Amino acid sequence: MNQSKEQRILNFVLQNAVRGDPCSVLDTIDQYCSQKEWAMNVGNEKGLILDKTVEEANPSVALELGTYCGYSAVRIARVLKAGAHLLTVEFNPEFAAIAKQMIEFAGVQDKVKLLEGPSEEIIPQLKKKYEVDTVDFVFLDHWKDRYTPDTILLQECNLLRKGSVLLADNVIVPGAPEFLNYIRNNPHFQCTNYPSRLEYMKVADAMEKAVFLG
Ligand SMILES: Nc1ncnc2c1ncn2[C@@H]1O[C@H](/C=C/CNC(=O)c2cc([N+](=O)[O-])cc(O)c2O)[C@@H](O)[C@H]1O
Ligand SMILES: [Mg+2]
Repeated sequence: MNQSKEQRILNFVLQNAVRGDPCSVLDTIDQYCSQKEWAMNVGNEKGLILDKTVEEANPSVALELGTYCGYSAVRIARVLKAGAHLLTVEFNPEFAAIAKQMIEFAGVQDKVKLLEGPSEEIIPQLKKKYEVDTVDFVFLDHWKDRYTPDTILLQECNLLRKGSVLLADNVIVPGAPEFLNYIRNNPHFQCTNYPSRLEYMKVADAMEKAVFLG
């Protein structure tokens, strides 16, 4: 059976990036996806917004919804302080397997826990099964129609605390209009929009930051 695009991306990293060097892994994925095959990694331009938002939030516990190939998991893990960790959720077993290898090759496996399964099932398990109290930072980058239900679920499960930071990718392309409407009209969140461009394209996109006010 011929390889998947995600397998080709991983192979290109294994053959061209420097093992244990997260920046080299990110640059190699960006090189492949801008020159050979487009893929839905957050990319280097929106990646800088992600970096700054994570650094500002300075989380002890970070959560990512939608691991895909692990690009943003590596990106987030490489800027986490000592002792901090990222929980990343992915329900496609093939993508989870790719991401696991990507995270290990980058050398950030000690900071990342990959949880395989649907976010709607995993989020309610975070407190009891994964010993999470609250999450300090959440990166939403999974199916766009899941952003709102999962944000509501995080609140229902008491996983947000005053100051928890949500960052949502793709609020222009593919778009998350119903999430923007929900979060911008919700008095419990303080929102900021960060215009950027779609990964590897000259198309406008944006990220939305929402700080939980308690
Ligand atoms: N409920 C759930 N629980 C766990 N994992 C889940 C999940 N829903 C989706 N996923 C996973 O999250 C990723 C989906 C991303 C959708 N992004 C996108 O569709 C996307 C599209 C474009 N685009 O078309 O230009 C650009 C982008 O940056 C994008 O993120 C996939 O790896 C998928 O398996
Ligand atoms: Mg995205």
